[in-house]
Amino acid sequence: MTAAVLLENVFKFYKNIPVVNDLSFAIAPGEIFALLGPNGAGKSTTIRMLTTLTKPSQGHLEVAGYDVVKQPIQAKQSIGVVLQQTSVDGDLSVWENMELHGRLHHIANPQRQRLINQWLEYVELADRRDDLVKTLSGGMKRRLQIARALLHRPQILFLDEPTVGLDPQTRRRLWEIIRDLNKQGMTMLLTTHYMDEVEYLCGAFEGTGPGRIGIMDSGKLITLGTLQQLRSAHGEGLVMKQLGIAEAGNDSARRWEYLFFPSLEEANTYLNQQPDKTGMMVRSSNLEDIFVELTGRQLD
Ligand SMILES: Nc1ncnc2c1ncn2[C@@H]1O[C@H](COP(=O)(O)OP(=O)(O)OP(=O)(O)O)[C@@H](O)[C@H]1O
Repeated sequence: MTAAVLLENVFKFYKNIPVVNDLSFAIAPGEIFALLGPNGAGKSTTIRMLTTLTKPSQGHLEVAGYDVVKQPIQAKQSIGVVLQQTSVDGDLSVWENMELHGRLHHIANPQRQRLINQWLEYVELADRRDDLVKTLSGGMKRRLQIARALLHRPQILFLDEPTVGLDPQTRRRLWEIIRDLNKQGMTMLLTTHYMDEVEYLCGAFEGTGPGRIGIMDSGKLITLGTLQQLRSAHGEGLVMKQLGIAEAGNDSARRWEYLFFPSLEEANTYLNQQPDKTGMMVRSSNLEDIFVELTGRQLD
């Protein structure tokens, strides 16, 4: 089966510095995949290369079986893109933004009108169709970006930090849209530095299996798997031990020593065996713990 997204030994250099450093992974059709990492990890650059916005310095990238460097037109027709910066035109109406995108993709009428209506209904913006985009809220603009990205019926949707700057209710609404599109069979690649976003979107839902998570740091993919696979590999139980100033030194971010155990029960047993439990706590491990363990740093 052809991978929906494929990267093989991809590098991107800026001034000889590798901001994407030997990245390889594949996403199956219909899969939801999250790239998680701190600011500057190289997530946006990866999306920009996959969506033909910037060229790789080295390596091979495919979307829907098309080489993004050699077949950029076919690649672009297969993908929808929702970028961090709101790229919708504020001085045009909601409908005009959709219309413009439809024309750029050569979607003829009456199909164009039908699809615009369909996707505006889907993202609940049909009643705002004549309003100028600059009068919409941040969440509405993001929903419009999604509707627009779906207009030419892409097989794969790329979302770069889709919920940055949005309130909790709006974030949840967007998560539901993303999950629903994936349930309909669309392949999704999103980047984020929010753990809760990954835990929600890559969780197992009725009708879809769990998504996979790739953790990136300094341009490299440092681990890859479902949430359960990552927790099993690193340990599901965690004992946190507070370090004294002498042990932590000047590194205020590293005030805790992390001890991973295969299960929460084993972590509890270990804690109970300690004669002095001062400054120690036990809990289930999460993605951020795994990130800290692998990199020695917090996500943000
Ligand atoms: N056009 C550019 N010229 C020079 N350096 C760049 C350029 N674009 C990105 N970089 C650098 O590449 C590195 C990775 O940036 P990138 O935006 O891909 O990271 P990110 O993981 O998406 O982070 P964020 O969540 O902050 O967007 C950063 O150090 C950034 O400064």
